[in-house]
Amino acid sequence: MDNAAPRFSSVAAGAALELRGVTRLFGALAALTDVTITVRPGERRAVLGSNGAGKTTLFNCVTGDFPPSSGTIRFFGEDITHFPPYERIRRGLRRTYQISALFPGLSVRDNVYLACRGVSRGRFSVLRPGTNDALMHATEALIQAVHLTSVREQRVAELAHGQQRQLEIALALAGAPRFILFDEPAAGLSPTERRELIEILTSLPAHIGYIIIEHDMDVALRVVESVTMMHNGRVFKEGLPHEIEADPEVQELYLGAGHE
Ligand SMILES: Nc1ncnc2c1ncn2[C@@H]1O[C@H](COP(=O)(O)OP(=O)(O)OP(=O)(O)O)[C@@H](O)[C@H]1O
Repeated sequence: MDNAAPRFSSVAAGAALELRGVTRLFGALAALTDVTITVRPGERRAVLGSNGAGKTTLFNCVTGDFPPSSGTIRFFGEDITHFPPYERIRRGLRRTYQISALFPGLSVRDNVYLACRGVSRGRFSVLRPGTNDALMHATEALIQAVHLTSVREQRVAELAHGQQRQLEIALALAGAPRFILFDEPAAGLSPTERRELIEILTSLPAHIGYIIIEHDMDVALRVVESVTMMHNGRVFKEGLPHEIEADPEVQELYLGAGHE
């Protein structure tokens, strides 16, 4: 990234995602306070911070699971602050969860097929072979994108943990997303599975931006171009991966605190 460019500017023009002054209260507790973050189209951003920093609440505000108490959220210029979650999904916003949302008794292919079908909003039908072919084609492409072709007929319950996480990424990719929120995709992965995850994330189409919450700095800093560090519900620092990694305050607050 060009250091001279306005990297983390407050200029909203053309932003994929813009949070402005977002606060989220739970009773007397402020889980987020006055959070302003701007992410450009295609930008990949890590959100780091210790437990309770407000990372998951940030995702919940963006997806509409827990709307902000105040502040605004814009998605590709449109004010979505008060939209229900499905309206955000319709506009190309996706999310993965820490807790699996897969169908364990179905095959990899059927899970992806159902996700593609679900987001196609009735445009595809099993009674119309032409359109169903397109759906099958999309299914195979997504399975390939997450490196699961060799296990596509296997039931999800038989997959390794890392393969299940890869499948979750395939589901998030269904229906031409423009922006994805990844919630700790490396959690519980082996070193080999982590390398595979890095490969998958860095190979995603360039127009798809994302925010990744990830405690594993080795993964997070390799798959993003910018980092937002949070602390106590506020944006504490923003920077390039190498700047954040070398920042003494970040090390004191996060890395030096014995974080995984
Ligand atoms: N539904 C809720 N009801 C009440 N308090 C909540 C709720 N969700 C989050 N909080 C509180 O808001 C604060 C921020 O929590 P959040 O889960 O967003 O942090 P986090 O950075 O994602 O932490 P972790 O890394 O542990 O997942 C915490 O003090 C948490 O207890």
